[in-house]
Amino acid sequence: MTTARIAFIGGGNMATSLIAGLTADGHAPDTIQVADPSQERRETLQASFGVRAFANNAEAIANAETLVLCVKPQMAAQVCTDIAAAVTAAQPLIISVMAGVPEQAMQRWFGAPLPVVRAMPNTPAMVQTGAIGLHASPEVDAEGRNRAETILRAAGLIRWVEDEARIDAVTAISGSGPAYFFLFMEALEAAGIELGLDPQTARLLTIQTALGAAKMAMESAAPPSRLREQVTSPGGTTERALAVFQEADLHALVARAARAARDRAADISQTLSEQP
Ligand SMILES: NC(=O)C1=CN([C@@H]2O[C@H](COP(=O)(O)OP(=O)(O)OC[C@H]3O[C@@H](n4cnc5c(N)ncnc54)[C@H](OP(=O)(O)O)[C@@H]3O)[C@@H](O)[C@H]2O)C=CC1
Ligand SMILES: O=C(O)[C@@H]1CCC=N1
Repeated sequence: MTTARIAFIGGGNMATSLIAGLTADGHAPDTIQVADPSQERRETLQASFGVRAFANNAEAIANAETLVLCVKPQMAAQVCTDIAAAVTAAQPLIISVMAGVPEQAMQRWFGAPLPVVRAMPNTPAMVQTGAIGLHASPEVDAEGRNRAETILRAAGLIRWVEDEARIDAVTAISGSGPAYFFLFMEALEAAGIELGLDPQTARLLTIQTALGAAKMAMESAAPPSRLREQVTSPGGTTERALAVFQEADLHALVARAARAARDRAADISQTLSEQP
């Protein structure tokens, strides 16, 4: 495992997930530096992972070989402009997890065509079961791609996309995706309670069913449609339930939701591209 020095800017949910994956994967904690304005967060990160935490972004960046940008997209312009001098001095590989922030916008704020990898992880990265889309700017060489892969693979499954715009599609499917599955779990749990199950039983049966279905889908050679058919006995209970979903045109509804998420990511990109 590489011991290259990595700096995280923003020590919130996503940075914590990625740092958890890296340290679990054997990356030396003293080569990880994280900057965050909150003292409480810095202390938590230090205590949980043994990483070095800074209040000052530029201090965390000094000598970094890889810089991981983990602040909210709304903060991107301000943060990148503020750290531009430190970044151009260190010349790191940039990895950005910020939804909707285009590679060219970051290069413009840094004032240099630095190599940028856009990564779109998701919160299951917290349990090293993330699904992560990656795109590299033309400035990223083979070593940079390998380094990005090593860092992100510690958080879960990775897939490269060749067109930067496809990162918005990744955001709509796997970036936001955990929320869709959690929503479905909330609904199924509530339905169980309505049908008379005690709340704890309804929750556990729902979660275990989601886990079992995901594990089967991952491990089976058959597509999810075939696995669904295996559950659906002719004239049985599942058939009745699926007919209700079909009546509501679940496929069209999911497609609409994913398009809405994709369009929101594209809107953020458009706004940031127009920003000085
Ligand atoms: N959450 C998710 O499911 C996913 C998020 N992402 C992306 O990850 C990025 C981070 O999201 P997430 O971790 O959820 O957000 P969080 O709010 O949890 O983390 C952002 C952190 O950055 C800190 N921060 C604010 N300003 C600065 C600054 N000037 N310098 C350094 N740090 C600063 C914040 O501190 P404070 O809270 O005190 O402001 C906070 O601790 C976003 O761009 C998002 O698009 C990508 C995929 C999935
Ligand atoms: O909702 C969001 O904007 C972020 C990006 C993907 C998941 N959460």
